[in-house]
Amino acid sequence: MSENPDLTNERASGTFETNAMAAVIYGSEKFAQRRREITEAISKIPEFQDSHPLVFMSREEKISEACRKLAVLSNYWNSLIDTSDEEEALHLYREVLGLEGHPLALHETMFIPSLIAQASDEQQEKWLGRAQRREIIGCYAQTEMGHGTNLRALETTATFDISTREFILNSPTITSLKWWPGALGKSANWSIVIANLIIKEHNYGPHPFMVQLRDEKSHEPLPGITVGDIGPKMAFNGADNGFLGFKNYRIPRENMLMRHSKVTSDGSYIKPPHAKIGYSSMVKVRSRMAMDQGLFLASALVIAVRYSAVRRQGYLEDKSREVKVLDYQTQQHRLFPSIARAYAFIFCGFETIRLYDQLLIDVQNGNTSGMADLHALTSGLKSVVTYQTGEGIEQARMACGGHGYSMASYISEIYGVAIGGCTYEGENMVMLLQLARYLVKSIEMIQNGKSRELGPMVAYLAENESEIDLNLGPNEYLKVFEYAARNQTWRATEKFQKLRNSGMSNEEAWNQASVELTRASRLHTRLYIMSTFINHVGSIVDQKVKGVLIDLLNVHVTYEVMDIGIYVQGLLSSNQMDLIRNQLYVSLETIRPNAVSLVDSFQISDMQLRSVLGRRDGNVYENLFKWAKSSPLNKTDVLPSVTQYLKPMMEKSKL
Ligand SMILES: CCCCCCCCCCCCCCCCCCCCCCC/C=C/C(=O)SCCNC(=O)CCNC(=O)[C@H](O)C(C)(C)COP(=O)(O)OP(=O)(O)OC[C@H]1O[C@@H](n2cnc3c(N)ncnc32)[C@H](O)[C@@H]1OP(=O)(O)O
Ligand SMILES: Cc1cc2nc3c(=O)[nH]c(=O)nc-3n(C[C@H](O)[C@H](O)[C@H](O)COP(=O)(O)OP(=O)(O)OC[C@H]3O[C@@H](n4cnc5c(N)ncnc54)[C@H](O)[C@@H]3O)c2cc1C
Repeated sequence: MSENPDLTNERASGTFETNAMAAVIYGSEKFAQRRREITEAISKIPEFQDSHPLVFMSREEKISEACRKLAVLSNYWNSLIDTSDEEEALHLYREVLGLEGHPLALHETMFIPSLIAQASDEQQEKWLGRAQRREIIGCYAQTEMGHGTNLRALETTATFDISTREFILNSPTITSLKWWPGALGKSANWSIVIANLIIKEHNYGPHPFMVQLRDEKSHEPLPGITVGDIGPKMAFNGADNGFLGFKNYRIPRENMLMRHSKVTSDGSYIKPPHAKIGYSSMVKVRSRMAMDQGLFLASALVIAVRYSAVRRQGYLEDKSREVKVLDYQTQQHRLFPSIARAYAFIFCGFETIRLYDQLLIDVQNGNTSGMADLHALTSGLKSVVTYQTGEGIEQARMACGGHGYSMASYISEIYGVAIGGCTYEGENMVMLLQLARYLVKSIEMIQNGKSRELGPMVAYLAENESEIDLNLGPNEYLKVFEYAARNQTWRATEKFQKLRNSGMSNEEAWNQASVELTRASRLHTRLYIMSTFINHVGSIVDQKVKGVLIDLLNVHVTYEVMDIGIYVQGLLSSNQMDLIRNQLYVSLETIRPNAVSLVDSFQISDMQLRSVLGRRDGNVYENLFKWAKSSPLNKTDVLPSVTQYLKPMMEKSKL
């Protein structure tokens, strides 16, 4: 079937090459090209297709389908991608397995990275190759039923037995059961387990241990281990998140990951070079999240924008033909600022991934000085990006009207998986408060006359902007954001300090200032996102692409400033706010002809999108009917439930 002419026209009105834009989105022409090649190669392998739509499958079927594809994938892995390239591997996973999770998701995202960051050279020699060849499947078991956020209160113990030189693992209470780790329930046979290290009755706090959970031949749990699946979740049901308990389970001393902290055979403890070095796997995932969430948001927008260009409803001036709903200003206001955010998140994602890779090298060379900065940055970024991604996806769903609510749109599934990110890798409020600690410390440095020692990301806190040029360009908007973030950070810090000085304990003062502190963290992070977007656009060479991205940036800066209006009342007059509002409406109109091309440029395949509404060819209605007919409920005209219950009920009512 040929392409829907409404989409053909949209594509013809685009002012730039989508391949050139993809090269900007994905960091290089080479990688953008590799993505297309991988997608093309996969489309020719029939075993990679879903055996039937995932949304009609039970959990067992989804997990089995994922495992089937992983097995097929293992035959093609080396021929499809450069296996040393994490981005290529991730693209392959996204294409083939989609976003509902699978039994290797944690193996790749946390188990292997933990071995790389935390295992000594000898330990890597022993386990890393096996993990990379997938001879073993691993997961990351940290969270317990009773504690996820407060790692210091974890209850699982690893007690060193000097006589045998082993650690004895125990789960002393119900609440100490590991709870949530992905792939733990049924798939993994090994795990990195975070447990309190106890030597001679002294508790050294949480440390990582390499623990075999299941027999490598029979896959049966080993004696001393209780393990299983925690049941269905809001989404992510292709993954078997699990529970795990230990009863006097012994592992050799050599199974504590010892790149940084060590326990010698006589039971001596050697401290790591930085107290939080064991948290690096979390920082690794957080540093990926802006990218991954940006792609979730992008997926929902591809669906909503394409559908809005083929969906006709109501009239504007021309009463002879209904308009595309994408022509309504409200629809544009709903969708275009999110397109800008998706671009901005992906640009930030590349930046934080690069920073993590650099930090890993630095730490391996004994330099831990960058840890606090990256922890603060990624804590704030994961919180803001996951929240705004959730908001954007939900708006995209509503922008698709009734069909958006159908699983045929697939947007609810994207939403369910994406908003999990508000919780995993540190609950958002908690992580905003981690960033707030860093911001408060920065203010205290300024108060103590040490402004010059501030890092580049917080130097603006020491500046003093009180007027803004009316002729607003992106850099002036940045100044507006700096003003808002600076003001809020000072106000929140002063509130905290005042409470503390009034005699309140540090903790209580912090708690009573915490809403204001989280607001400061959000503004600081949104400033970082905007500044990264501006810098990125500034570096683009292709003038057509750059032109469109400047238009998109204008949507971004005007929308974001309007969104924080309450924080800039002292800086901007109501006339200036009106001016910005009008600039936003003009920017929406300017970007309109490029809307479809901007989402096409994400180059997310139909196979990955799994959306009837978001099909690249725009042939929505005939496929929606086909999709509905494939519902298992339509296999028969008369359901057994009708025969068994409704018919007798109706018959009885007739009497
Ligand atoms: C061949 C190549 C293959 C590779 C390819 C890869 C393929 C991948 C395939 C995947 C497919 C992708 C498809 C996508 C589809 C699916 C997407 C979904 C994926 C789902 C995965 C979910 C995984 C989830 C995992 C988890 O959730 S794991 C558990 C996470 N848990 C947490 O995050 C807990 C949060 N809590 C904490 O981090 C801490 O407790 C705390 C930081 C809140 C507090 O810690 P603590 O009490 O110890 O400290 P204090 O608050 O007192 O602070 C003291 C000071 O320490 C500083 N600090 C804290 N942390 C750090 C740190 N990390 N670094 C540096 N400094 C740190 C504080 O700042 C304090 O400093 P100060 O005293 O100066 O103020
Ligand atoms: C899809 C998914 C996958 C996951 N995968 C894994 C995995 O592979 N491995 C693993 O180990 N874990 C995993 N987890 C667990 C996850 O990391 C934790 O659920 C998460 O860190 C939040 O911790 P919690 O559940 O203890 O929340 P809680 O801390 O109980 O949060 C409840 C509420 O308390 C608030 N709160 C808590 N502490 C504070 C504080 N100090 N100040 C202010 N407010 C506070 C929070 O903001 C929140 O509103 C996963 C979770 C999900 C949803």
